[in-house]
Amino acid sequence: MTELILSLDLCDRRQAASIAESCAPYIDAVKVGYPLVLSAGLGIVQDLAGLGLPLIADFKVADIPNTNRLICDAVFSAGFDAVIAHGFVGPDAVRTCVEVAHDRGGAVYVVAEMSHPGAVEFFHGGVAERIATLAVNCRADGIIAPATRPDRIGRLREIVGRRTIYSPGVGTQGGDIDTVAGLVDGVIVGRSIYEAEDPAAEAKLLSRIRR
Ligand SMILES: O=C1C[C@H](C(=O)O)N([C@@H]2O[C@H](COP(=O)(O)O)[C@@H](O)[C@H]2O)C(=O)N1
Repeated sequence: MTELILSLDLCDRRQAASIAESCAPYIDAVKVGYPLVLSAGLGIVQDLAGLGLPLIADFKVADIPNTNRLICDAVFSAGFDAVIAHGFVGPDAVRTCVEVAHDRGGAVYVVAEMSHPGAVEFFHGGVAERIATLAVNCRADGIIAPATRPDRIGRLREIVGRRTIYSPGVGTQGGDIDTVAGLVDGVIVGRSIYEAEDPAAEAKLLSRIRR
């Protein structure tokens, strides 16, 4: 089964909570990033807690080990279930995120390759493979890989094996959900759902990947 993860990149607390609630029957998790948290505050986590869905903190954690520790402590204290961190910061910094997460019963997903056009310049030539390898060596729970480049998902799957691959970039960014769904453990969808005329109907339609 491939998970459908709603990326709640809205800046209005009530609207975000309302859309998440309407989509809840059709999704497996909610990803919350800086746009919503900086606009609505961490209280949004309590608003969403009632949905009974895992909450992923997309804070792209990318600092020195001590600061990563402080961030991840705050993430899990706020009630999140998982955190997304960057891998280019090196093994000590990533390992710190993993240690905190696993101590708190949470998960860490490491960004191995990003989905936007400019990512090619940095993540290709072996960089994404090195980051995916680092994620495995640091005992991260999985990686983030681009739905806009299914071939790259295949290459990164060779490295991470059965660990989780969550993939953003379908719909608005050009990735095709049906092409990607069979390659990954979860597809992250934002604008295609929350900007739809009827977000719940769109989430229901896309939930076909969960079968
Ligand atoms: O490479 C990455 C990393 C990052 C992530 O998921 O970590 N995301 C996030 O996934 C969501 C896609 O949104 P939409 O395009 O469906 O509206 C947004 O929250 C992005 O910040 C990517 O889009 N690509």
